Amino acid sequence: MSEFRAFSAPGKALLAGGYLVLDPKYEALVVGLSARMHAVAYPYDSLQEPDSFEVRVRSKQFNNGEWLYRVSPETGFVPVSTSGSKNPFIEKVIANVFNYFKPNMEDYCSRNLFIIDIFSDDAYHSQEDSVTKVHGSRRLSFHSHRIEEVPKTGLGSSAGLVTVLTTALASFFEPKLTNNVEKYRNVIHNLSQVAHCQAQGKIGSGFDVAAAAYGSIRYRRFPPALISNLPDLGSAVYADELTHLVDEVAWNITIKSNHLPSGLVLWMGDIKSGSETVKLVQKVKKWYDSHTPESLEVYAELDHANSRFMEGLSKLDNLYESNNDYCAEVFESIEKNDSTCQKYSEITDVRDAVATIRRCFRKITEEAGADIEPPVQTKLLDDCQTLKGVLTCLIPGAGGFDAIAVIATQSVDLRAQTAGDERFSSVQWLDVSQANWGVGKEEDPETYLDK
Ligand SMILES: Nc1ncnc2c1ncn2[C@@H]1O[C@H](COP(=O)(O)OP(=O)(O)OP(=O)(O)O)[C@@H](O)[C@H]1O
Ligand SMILES: C[C@@](O)(CCOP(=O)(O)O)CC(=O)O
Repeated sequence: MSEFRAFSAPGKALLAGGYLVLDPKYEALVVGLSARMHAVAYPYDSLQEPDSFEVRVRSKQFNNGEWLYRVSPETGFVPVSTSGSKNPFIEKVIANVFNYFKPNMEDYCSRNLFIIDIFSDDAYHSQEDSVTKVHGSRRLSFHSHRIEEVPKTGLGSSAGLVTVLTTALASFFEPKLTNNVEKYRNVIHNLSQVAHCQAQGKIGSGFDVAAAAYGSIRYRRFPPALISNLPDLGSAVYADELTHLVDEVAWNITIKSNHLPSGLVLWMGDIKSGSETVKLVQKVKKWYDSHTPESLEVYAELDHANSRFMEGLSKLDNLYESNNDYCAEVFESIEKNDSTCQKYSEITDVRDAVATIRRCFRKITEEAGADIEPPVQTKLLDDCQTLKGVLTCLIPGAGGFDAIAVIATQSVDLRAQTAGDERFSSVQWLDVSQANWGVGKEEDPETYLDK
């Protein structure tokens, strides 16, 4: 592939299944977000030295946002940084894409320099200390700090980066990929899961990479051993083992396309406070292991409530598609968010399920000492629940202090409704909503190019 091409991958919000999704027994609901990570691949260029490849990844929105890596067949495509700065996510993508495609130098001797630009939409990061500039024909935020120093909003920038960079890098080796990402989606997903786990140094559930690859889905994880059993990068058998895992092994993963009800919108509130997902996961696991069989019962109750939540959303989606008089009554009731809501099981079923989920998470918060739904978030969610147009609200993902998710009717404007209301002073509503499609080609790559 020799012309400019661009791809993007969505962010994520885990709405049901936090913690349980680490166990393949349980299904989760993760929604793709309109905030996307973008990658622009330039035509091949040539290095002076013909015995290796150089991959230059530039993230111009951030200070020192450029990473140069050299790889060669002789060294098992182990990336060597030639720019001084390292980015583990970029490094592992390079390592795995090259080990999967195993290019030989003769085929690429005059086209062994690959240049890729990365862009991230505003919602992924705090906009403090940034300026908005027109780049190409896009308005982007440019930060005065390094990417690692810019506060993030937890929308899955690393999963989106890994997935979209895997796609862009693979497009240098597979010419047909650019115009048919769908055909290579599973390969992109599998390579991205491997790279993301290796870069993070841990094997999470992978829901975030699955959402970046496939969009809004119901998700059940793959067995961690698939990735932990891979040999060390650089070993003589790594490339073959990786290719076997990506192309031939059954991952036993569940990825079912899903979406929020058409008549409803997802609002993400950023609370400008951090959460330590790794520490939360450790505390919950310790609690789970030390409180059996009660903890198993709590998980069973959570799983049942998660299923009722997902089913309730599907029922509302079907109702909205019916577009009949009863549908209008139900959605008007959500708009009013008054006592009439009690009349409609389509509303009460969802709210009861979320109430159970929240109650179970508060129980774990208390018993495990893990701030999944700490009291300050309980108060905020209870206040959100009273707002006009709100169907339900919850703490996404691992929970903590940094975010809330609200599902509301299309016409509601939570910014206007909460402006000046002290109860919501800690909330910054992100300019993001649900977007159901996964990684894909962008139709207008020239819009990313600074003239
Ligand atoms: N635009 C970018 N350019 C280069 N690297 C990026 C970019 N965005 C994210 N990254 C990499 O991803 C890292 C952040 O990933 P991390 O897993 O900590 O948070 P996240 O994926 O944004 O959110 P969360 O995992 O909490 O949902 C950054 O430190 C950087 O290494
Ligand atoms: C706690 C966990 O189940 C979800 C974490 O979600 P988030 O990173 O807070 O969006 C961890 C995982 O699934 O890898």
